[in-house]
Amino acid sequence: MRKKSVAGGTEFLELSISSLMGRPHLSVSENGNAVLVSYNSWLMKKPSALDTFDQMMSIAKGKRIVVFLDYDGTLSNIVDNPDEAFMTSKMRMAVSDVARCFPTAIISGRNRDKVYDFVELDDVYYAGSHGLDIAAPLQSLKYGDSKHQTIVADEKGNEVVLFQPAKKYLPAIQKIFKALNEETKRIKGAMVEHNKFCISVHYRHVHDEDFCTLEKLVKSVLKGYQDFRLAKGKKVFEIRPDIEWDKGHALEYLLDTLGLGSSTDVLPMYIGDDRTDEDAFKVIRSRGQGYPILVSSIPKDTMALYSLRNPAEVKNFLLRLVRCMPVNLLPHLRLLNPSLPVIRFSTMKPNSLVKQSRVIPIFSRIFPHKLKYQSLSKNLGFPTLHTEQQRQHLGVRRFSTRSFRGRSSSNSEVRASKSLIDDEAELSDWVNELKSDSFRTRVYSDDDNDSGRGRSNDRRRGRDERVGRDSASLVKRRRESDSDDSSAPNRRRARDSFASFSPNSRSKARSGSEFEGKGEGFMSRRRENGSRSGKNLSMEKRRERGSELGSSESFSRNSRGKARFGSEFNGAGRGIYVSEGREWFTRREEFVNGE
Ligand SMILES: O=P(O)(O)OC[C@H]1O[C@H](O[C@H]2O[C@H](CO)[C@@H](O)[C@H](O)[C@H]2O)[C@H](O)[C@@H](O)[C@@H]1O
Repeated sequence: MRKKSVAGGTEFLELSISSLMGRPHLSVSENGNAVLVSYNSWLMKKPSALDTFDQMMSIAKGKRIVVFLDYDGTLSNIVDNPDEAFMTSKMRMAVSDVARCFPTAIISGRNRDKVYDFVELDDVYYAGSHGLDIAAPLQSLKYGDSKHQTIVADEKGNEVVLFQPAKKYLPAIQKIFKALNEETKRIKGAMVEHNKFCISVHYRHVHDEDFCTLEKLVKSVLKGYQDFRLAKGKKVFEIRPDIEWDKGHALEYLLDTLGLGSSTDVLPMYIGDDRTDEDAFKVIRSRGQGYPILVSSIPKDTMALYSLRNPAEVKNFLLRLVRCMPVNLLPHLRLLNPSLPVIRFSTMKPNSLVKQSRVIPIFSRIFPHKLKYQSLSKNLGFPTLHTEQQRQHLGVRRFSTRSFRGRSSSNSEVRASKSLIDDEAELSDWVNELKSDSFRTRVYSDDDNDSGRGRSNDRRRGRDERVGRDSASLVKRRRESDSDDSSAPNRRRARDSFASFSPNSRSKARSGSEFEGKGEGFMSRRRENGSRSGKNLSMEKRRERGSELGSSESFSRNSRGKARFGSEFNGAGRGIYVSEGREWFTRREEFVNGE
């Protein structure tokens, strides 16, 4: 184990021996010495945002909170199939509530459309491709370079400003995507995901012995594209244009479009789990005000100042945040008092019609969400919801936010997929960051010197050995199993309950026209198929089939999802999820049953 040199300085890497609460973790410090740290002692440095919530909020009083959220690993658990990283309905409700109280943005490495498909909330700002593709209601003057900002109309005809600073790289991105698809074909388990302004090469399912070959292939493709950079996320290589723009810049841009860029009373909060989120943490720290919160179940080196263990804790944190708001701003209370204003954003989901590009003065339009700029309740003199402690102290009766929820709890309950960033997986990630020096070439983030491999071999190999190797026959079997409709009544029930309360369950068939070029992989291919009927199941339907149901349903949803995924993706020659086979399935079932 040795010191790891990374862009921007020396990194302090930590290796988890056990991430169980209170158990020690082996950490490697800058001087190369191994030290044992426990999660508890790490929490002293990066306190839980739940434990310190009251202090955080007392500092936030009088400040205008703006909430920024990462998607994968923050709002949804890390799962095997990137196409199935659904967020739970409870999480959706929490984000929705937060978004009605504070300006809220989701900044993801994914293609922006895809994030919207997962989240399905209209009153949230979306930034995809690690911030290289931002949709906001207003243009920024500070970043007012009109060649990067375009006004488009969303599906409801509202104007949306797209900020896309890497547009000129799109033709090269297409070429890289094609080359990566071609070159990595022979690596079993490799999957290339098109995220519009960046590309992800997933290796979660690649055999350890193939990893170095994959890495070399990726690097060799990139040799021809010196103006692109390579970074690493959770079992994924991330390739994007080498421009000075990241999630931190996206955060600043969004604050600016909100007219809050240089306000001194703004308190940005950013919750994220991955390395690219560190850029946003840094920005918040450099602003000297705000809450950078890392989602991690093991000790990690981070610029964040606070921590949450997993998406479940993120949800609890968001719910507590909502409870701090003045009662009359809480959305469900509109059910009691319909005269209260409905705070609604435009969809932020532009259609393909680019109207024109021009500068809009920031305050020339009505701010639909101006209520959100109110600071925390104490200064406003609104009645507030109290913390448990306050309630006891004041003898206030508990206010249940649940009773007013539109969504019923039982049938619509979403079971989160089992997180793959469990202790074991995280452990192996960090172990391998210590192990490898190979990941160096033009890797810009804090990952540049690790290949992140050699992870829990036994775990994956065991799984892979259990699965069949013949993808084609598995595709066939899976297709056959698609027609197994034993769970139809449950699915219908879930669909009905979902449809009845979801204001945003839009059954539109998106054009995918924002993808320049053609055939960019599984997401765009799915869209090209247009209608969401037949075998091309929509996110919505798959959610209905799986996540909204109980565990066994959720389980069969996964398998079908994989089958479909595999067959769609087979066009690109891989279909990694196909090779996962029923055995994994069974293992999950056992797990679910044993839960
Ligand atoms: O910025 P984020 O929203 O966190 O996106 C980062 C990457 O997330 C996705 O990959 C990760 O999540 C997958 C689903 O849980 C998981 O299978 C994969 O191993 C993770 O790396 C997404 O697929 C990538 O394109 C994003 O770059």
